[in-house]
Amino acid sequence: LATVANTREIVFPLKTNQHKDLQLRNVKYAFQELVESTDFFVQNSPAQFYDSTCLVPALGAEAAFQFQQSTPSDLFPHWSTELVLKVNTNANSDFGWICAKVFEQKELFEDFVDTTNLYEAVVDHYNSLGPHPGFPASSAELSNSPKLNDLFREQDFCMEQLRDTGFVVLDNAPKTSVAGHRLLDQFLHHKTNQDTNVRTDSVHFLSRKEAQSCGFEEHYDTLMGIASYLNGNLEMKTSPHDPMNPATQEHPLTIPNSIQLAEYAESDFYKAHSDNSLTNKMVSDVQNNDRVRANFRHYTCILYCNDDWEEQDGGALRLYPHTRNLSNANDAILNGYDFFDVSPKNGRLVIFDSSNIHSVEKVTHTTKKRRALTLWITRPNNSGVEGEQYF
Ligand SMILES: O=C(O)CCC(=O)C(=O)O
Ligand SMILES: [Fe+2]
Repeated sequence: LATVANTREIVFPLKTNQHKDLQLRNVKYAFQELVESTDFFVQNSPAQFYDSTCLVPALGAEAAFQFQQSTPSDLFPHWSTELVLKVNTNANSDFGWICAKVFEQKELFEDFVDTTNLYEAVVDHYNSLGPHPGFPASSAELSNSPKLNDLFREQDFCMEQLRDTGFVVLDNAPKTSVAGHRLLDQFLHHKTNQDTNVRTDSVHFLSRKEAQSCGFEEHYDTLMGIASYLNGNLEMKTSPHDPMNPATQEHPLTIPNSIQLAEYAESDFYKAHSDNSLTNKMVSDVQNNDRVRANFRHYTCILYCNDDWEEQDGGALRLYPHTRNLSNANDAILNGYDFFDVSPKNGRLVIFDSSNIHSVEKVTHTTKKRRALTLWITRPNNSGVEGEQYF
């Protein structure tokens, strides 16, 4: 990796005093798996023994894992004791996004390196994003779109639903056009890299520029504006839906810089899962044996884009309310938890607590494509709920 002015790095101290060759091999395998787990990273040369390099096409960046000589210590008197992630980018925020992506796969590395520095970089990154500023009423971006106030026009009902049950379904979000979908086709070439027993859809992370080029800016902005709307409207201190702490000034909701576009064709599905599951790690210093959650996701917002979608076409979102504390998503099915199905109709927007279990039922129609835009609203500080921590 050529070192330029914009190289940023994260140092991972090694955890064990293993033989250097073994450490290198571990890192090489972990790096390989990291790159293969997502289209975000693309390997640009065969991994070298001492240096694993990849490209980040979405950000025009380059990232490398290298071993680096550090100050000799008693434990490691002779050779390097640090693994370093080096990133060449033009923007600080891009560095943060790359760290966040590596962090999603931290279990590949954490047996042999300490990931604390990475964690801190990811927290700083999310905390620096801030919520979407919202749209001024006269904004050109909104000239053609329902304002968020219109979307949430039954405001009391919506906010109550979200607090009490952890989800709300709105049917007056912007609809998409056939011409727009034809333009979106160009982005849908890649199946997800996840196990095909888990999900089989095609996805692309859409930037605002790409959305705009297909006439989807109104849909994009509507999703992006929800965080600011919720920040302004969920400020009550207590809620009957206890674990879903409302947004507060100390713990505002923030948003990522892209939206997931997903397509499910005939027979595609996504089996029951949570977007922010419980990990096996116990929360420290609490009495109630609570566990740590996997990531920062707080609300999942999905805008469905499908004209003439009928219930018999399959592809329903199956949502299990009150399942945020289940460790195993299959338990929602095996133990007969209540669920309801949401048909993915054009202009329908669903917001739900990201911790709740849900699935996409198999698409049964032979030619229709089920498309959706998904935004995960995040809360980078700990959630503010006692006994629940992120990471
Ligand atoms: O498209 C949907 O209805 C849900 C998709 C989903 O669960 C996900 O992408 O995590
Ligand atoms: Fe999901």
